[in-house]
Amino acid sequence: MIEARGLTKRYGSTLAVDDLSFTVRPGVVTGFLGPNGAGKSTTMRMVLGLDRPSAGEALVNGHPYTRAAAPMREVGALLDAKDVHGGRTARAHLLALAQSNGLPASRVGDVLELTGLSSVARKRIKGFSLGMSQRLGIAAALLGDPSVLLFDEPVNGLDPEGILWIRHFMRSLAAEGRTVFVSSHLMSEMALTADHLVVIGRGRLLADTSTPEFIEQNSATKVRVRSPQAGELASVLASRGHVPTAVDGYLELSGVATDEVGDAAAAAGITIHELFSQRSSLEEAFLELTKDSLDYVADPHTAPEGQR
Ligand SMILES: Nc1ncnc2c1ncn2[C@@H]1O[C@H](COP(=O)(O)OP(=O)(O)OP(=O)(O)O)[C@@H](O)[C@H]1O
Repeated sequence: MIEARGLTKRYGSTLAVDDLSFTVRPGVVTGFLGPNGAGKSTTMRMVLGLDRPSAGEALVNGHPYTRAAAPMREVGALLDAKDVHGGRTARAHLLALAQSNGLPASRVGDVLELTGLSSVARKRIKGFSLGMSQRLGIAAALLGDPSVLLFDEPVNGLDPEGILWIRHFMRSLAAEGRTVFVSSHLMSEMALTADHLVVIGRGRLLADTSTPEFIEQNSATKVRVRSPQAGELASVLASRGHVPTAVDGYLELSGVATDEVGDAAAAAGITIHELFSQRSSLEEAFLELTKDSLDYVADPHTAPEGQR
C-alpha cells in the first residue's frame, strides 16, 4: 500500500507537486497518469525517499520508506533503466545489488528467469537494447521480492513486443497481491494496463478512480444519424431542443439518446439510414481532463516558473 497525504514539492518557485493525496492499493495495477511535467517522477521519488517533500508525507505500508528496515524487500522501483554500470554483466549487476542489500544470491537466478533474461545473463549491460535494459531494471526491482512496486514510464521507447510483455508482467505482479504503481503520459496505454487511475495535471490531483469509471465520467457520448431527409430531421430535432451539427454526412448530437432521435424521426415520418452513438476516445477524455488543469494555471500569477 502506498499513501500520499498532502504531498507537496516546491523547486524554487515551481510547484512540482501540489497537495496530492491518494492511496495505491494492493492486488491491482494503479496507473499514475499525467502529461509531461505533471509531477509523476517527483511524486515517485518522494515515495521512495529520494526527494524530501516540502509539505505532507508519503507512506509505504504505513511508514515513510526511508525508515524501512530492509528497503529492497519492501519496495522495488524502476526509475531510469539506463542508469546502471554498463561494463558489468547482467548477472554481476544483480549479484552486486543482492549482496549490498543482504539478499540471497539465489534470487539473482530467480529474477533473471522471471524477466526472461537468463540467456543474456553473462552479457555486458552496455550492449543491451532498451527493452532488455527495462527487463533488467525490473529484475533488480524484484530482487527483494517486494510487496510494493513502482515503475516510472516503463514502456517509453519500447517496441510493441516489449510493451506487451511489460503490460502482462505488471498485471501478473498485481494478481499475486502486490501493489503496482506505474506512471505513464499515455492514456491509451494505461487503459490497457491499469485497473485504477490516479490522474494529475500540473502537480494537482485530477482524478482517483477505477479505469472504467474514469472513461465513463470523462468521455462524452455523441449520437450520429444519417438520413436522406437530413434538413427536415435537423428541424424536427431542433424543435425538441437538440440542435445537430453536420459532420461527415451525418447529423451529430450530444446530450440525447438514440431512442429519442429514432422516435422523433418516426413521428415525423422521416426515413433514417443509420443511427448510432459513439463514445469519444480515451485520449480525448484525457486531453479534456488535463485541458482543465491547463486552464487552471492560465493565470500567469499562479503558473509555475518556466510555464509562464
Ligand atoms: N530537480 C528539479 N529541479 C527543478 N525543477 C524540477 C526538478 N525536478 C522536476 N522539476 C520540475 O517539476 C515539474 C514536474 O516534473 P516531473 O519530472 O516530476 O514530471 P513528470 O510528470 O514525471 O514528467 P515527465 O513525464 O516529463 O518526466 C516540472 O515542471 C519539472 O521541470
